[in-house]
Amino acid sequence: MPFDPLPPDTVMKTVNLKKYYQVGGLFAPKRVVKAVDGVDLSLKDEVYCIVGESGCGKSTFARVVVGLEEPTEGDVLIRVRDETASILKMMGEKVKGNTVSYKHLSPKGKRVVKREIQMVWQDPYSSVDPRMKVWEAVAEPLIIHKLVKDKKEARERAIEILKKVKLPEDVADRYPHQLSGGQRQRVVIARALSVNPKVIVADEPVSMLDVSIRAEIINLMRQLHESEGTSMIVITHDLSTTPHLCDRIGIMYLGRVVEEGPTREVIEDPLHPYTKALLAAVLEPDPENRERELVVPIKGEVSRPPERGCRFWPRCVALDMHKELEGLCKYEEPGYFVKGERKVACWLHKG
Ligand SMILES: Nc1ncnc2c1ncn2[C@@H]1O[C@H](COP(=O)(O)OP(=O)(O)OP(=O)(O)O)[C@@H](O)[C@H]1O
Repeated sequence: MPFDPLPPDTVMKTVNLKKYYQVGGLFAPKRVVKAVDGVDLSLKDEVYCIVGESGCGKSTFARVVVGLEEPTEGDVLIRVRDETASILKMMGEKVKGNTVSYKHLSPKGKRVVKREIQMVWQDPYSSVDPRMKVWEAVAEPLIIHKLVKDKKEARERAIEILKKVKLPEDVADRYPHQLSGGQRQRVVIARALSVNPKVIVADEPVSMLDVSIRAEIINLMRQLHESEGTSMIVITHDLSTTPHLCDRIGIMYLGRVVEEGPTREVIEDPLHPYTKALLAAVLEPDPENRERELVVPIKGEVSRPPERGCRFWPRCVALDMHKELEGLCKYEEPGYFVKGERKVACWLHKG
């Protein structure tokens, strides 16, 4: 299938992205886990958060988007910088107005595109080689992508980038074990930033850090988005981190984005019963609003999606109050109902 260039305001797009795993075997029945099940996400010049419970497919989505795993179906389109586009064209790769498609790239082409989409992992302790000095860890991607001519330039560039993530110069010659968790995560972010990528995908970037330093890292990521013009996809299970960080959020449930919209609108006026349940689970700091916590419960735990219908119906309390929708919810998967910048996959909003 051919691909169209991305619209001017779009940096990256996933098209009906799916990742299925075959599990079971010798002692357990074989079955298919639909970890990512048809995600269409358009990333603009923004920070976009993907929020969902453990097991909903967030990390799998991240791995496929950065090219670490092949999708089962669908595609990832990304707008690359002029420089990368020229290199790819010289290599004979298909580039349309700076847009490339994973499906149409050779393995060599994919390696070049990796420069444009970098990953920040959850665990700052295992993300940096303990034998490398900090500056070497930050400079390594520059060397891999041949963006510096010698060691001296690599070190100078690494020190510049360490400044951007607000680490003092003397950190450059230390080893990762000599740094705190927060400092290490800054090093991981610096490493991702070093090659000036179009997109950074961060998988739970603060969940392993002390609560006291999470806000610092979140603020840093927000500042870097603004100063460096790098779009970000941030994956989190914690809705409370999103208002300070993200322009838009997508709520993921069992492999699918069930609601999407500007952060404030989704948080102040959630449409999907699952979003309401996630919000209810966040401790409300204002005592005046505390009762909101109890308003929307949820049934059971994340499990497999039902054979048919909306994937959320077995846990949906809204369905108990809208029995008239049972014929739809239990038998037909809802498409997206779009209202302005918001979209929701729930029959309650069919209009
Ligand atoms: N390599 C794999 N083989 C088989 N199943 C997998 C594999 N990777 C992920 N899964 C399954 O896919 C589903 C989604 O997993 P994933 O790790 O993407 O979820 P998640 O939302 O990131 O959860 P967490 O926050 O706990 O990491 C889970 O049911 C998981 O068991």
